[in-house]
Amino acid sequence: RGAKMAAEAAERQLELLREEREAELAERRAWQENISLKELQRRGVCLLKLQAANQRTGLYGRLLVTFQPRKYDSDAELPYNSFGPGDIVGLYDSVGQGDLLSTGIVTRVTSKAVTIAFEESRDGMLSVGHESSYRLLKLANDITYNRIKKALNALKQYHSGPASDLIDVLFFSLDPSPSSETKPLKLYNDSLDASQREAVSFSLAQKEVAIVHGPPGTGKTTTIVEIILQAVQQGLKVLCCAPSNVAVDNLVERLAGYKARILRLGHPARLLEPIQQHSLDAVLARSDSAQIVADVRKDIDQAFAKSKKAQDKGERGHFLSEIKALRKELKEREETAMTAALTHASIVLATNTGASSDGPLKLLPENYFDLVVIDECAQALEASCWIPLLKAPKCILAGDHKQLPPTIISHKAAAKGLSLSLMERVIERYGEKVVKMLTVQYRMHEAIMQWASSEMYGGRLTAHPSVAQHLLNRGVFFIPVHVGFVTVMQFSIPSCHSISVCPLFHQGIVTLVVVVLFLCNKKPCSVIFRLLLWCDTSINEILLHLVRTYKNLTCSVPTPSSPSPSQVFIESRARHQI
Ligand SMILES: Nc1ncnc2c1ncn2[C@@H]1O[C@H](COP(=O)(O)OP(=O)(O)OP(=O)(O)O)[C@@H](O)[C@H]1O
Repeated sequence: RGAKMAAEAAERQLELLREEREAELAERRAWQENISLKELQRRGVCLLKLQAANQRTGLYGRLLVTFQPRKYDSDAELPYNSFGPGDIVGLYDSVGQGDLLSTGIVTRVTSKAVTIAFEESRDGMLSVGHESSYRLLKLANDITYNRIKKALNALKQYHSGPASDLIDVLFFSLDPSPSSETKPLKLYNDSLDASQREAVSFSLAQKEVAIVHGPPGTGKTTTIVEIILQAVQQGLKVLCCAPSNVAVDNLVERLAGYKARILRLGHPARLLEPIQQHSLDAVLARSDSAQIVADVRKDIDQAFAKSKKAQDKGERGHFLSEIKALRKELKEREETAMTAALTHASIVLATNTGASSDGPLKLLPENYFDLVVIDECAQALEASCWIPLLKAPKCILAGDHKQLPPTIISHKAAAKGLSLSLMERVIERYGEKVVKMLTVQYRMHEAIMQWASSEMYGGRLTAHPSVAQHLLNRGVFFIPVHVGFVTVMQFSIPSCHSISVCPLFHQGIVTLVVVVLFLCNKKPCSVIFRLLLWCDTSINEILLHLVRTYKNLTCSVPTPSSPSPSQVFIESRARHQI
């Protein structure tokens, strides 16, 4: 029965995902059909007039090409753009018909250059000339979509394997097993509070699923790190995921502090500097086979250069088959080194989609992992969680389902259930049987917390004495606003005054702005608004309202010199820009 329910749910998710995908593609088409290339470049999704500055062979034998602005001055900078590692781009000829030459993945972006990794093109080799002019255009990312689709299809057909019982529990055909008895733990972090300790031992004792519900600033990440370290101590192999790279890196950074044996999968260029040493690429570069692999890559590059100079088809064919053989050798050597790196680690970390079996994890046996941990689970599409979930008999989910659900373009798909997170769905059904909530928050003044606590967390939050009366002098507030709910989160970042607001719920925001100003212990004097998206009239209404209400307040848009220390800087962003 469990398998049948899982198959039906997977089918429904696939359908909703198709709707979402169509909405995304329609949005992209509308851009491309109605907007000139120059305008696309102005919006940051297209880079015109580029030249190939250099090319070499990277991991998996991919061709890495670095593009720069086509100017004679080598110091030329790229125009403003939103290209980032992992983005899918199309490479086009700038002249003639502007044909699509190939698609690739951005691996690195600097102010002066962008590097793209190309898979082998259909005719075997993409040829990028140094003299030609190219343009790059961001395309809808079908890698993510295809990986999720693949996982849902695997869920649909899942009959036996490590995750069988977990699937039954998560689709409600089997009740969660009773918790096992646990011995008192010796904590790695002995400053954990009572609710955090309870969450740790509960999560370790659960058999199939445990959920750590962490309202803002309650030490969710701190708790998850302790759980992971304890699991490793018990000899478990842990796969740890989150929907975003930032959330994964956050865990890597904290775990690295405990000298845990970690391995971070994903594009190294996307990772923060201190995290890079834990990336698969960096570990491979330090491995014994690194020199041989580098030599094979060099051989490929040389054969490639010779093939371009080849006089006739026969000679060219000879080099191409040499490249093919070298690539095969490279692949085998890389896979051996990757398997060694993966099995050496106790904790493998990746984004949900980065844990796909079409990546390095395909090298591990099906029942390799004992535990999957998904952080920020309430912000992930349930479908994306199934990529890691199929790989272990137990999962621990962490997040806060009272905050924003995952971003979805298709309103119809969202209304039909695509925006319901796995975490929320499972809590709705099993409640206390599977979840522990963290109840002490370490981040905000209790006056701010009180509102959120009574509106959303059943009045259960308390402020730790270290922050209960703490006034903000310098810091950043992120105030995500979502259909009537306003949650307040504060990140202390020295040297920057800023409040970040999504202008959806004006009244709530105005109130919050004033609360924040009050807490800043300053006389409100000057507020600067900067809009990154939805530059609609709502923000003007907020400005007007503020100016009318608070006579000693001036509101303005940013100037190059702002913000000055006496000003509060309010920036409006969509969640994906935060
Ligand atoms: N038991 C504790 N004792 C003292 N400080 C703590 C404790 N638990 C967490 N903190 C502090 O509280 C802050 C928030 O912790 P953490 O980042 O783990 O919370 P979070 O719930 O994951 O945050 P977010 O709201 O960003 O998801 C950190 O500065 C952390 O050091």
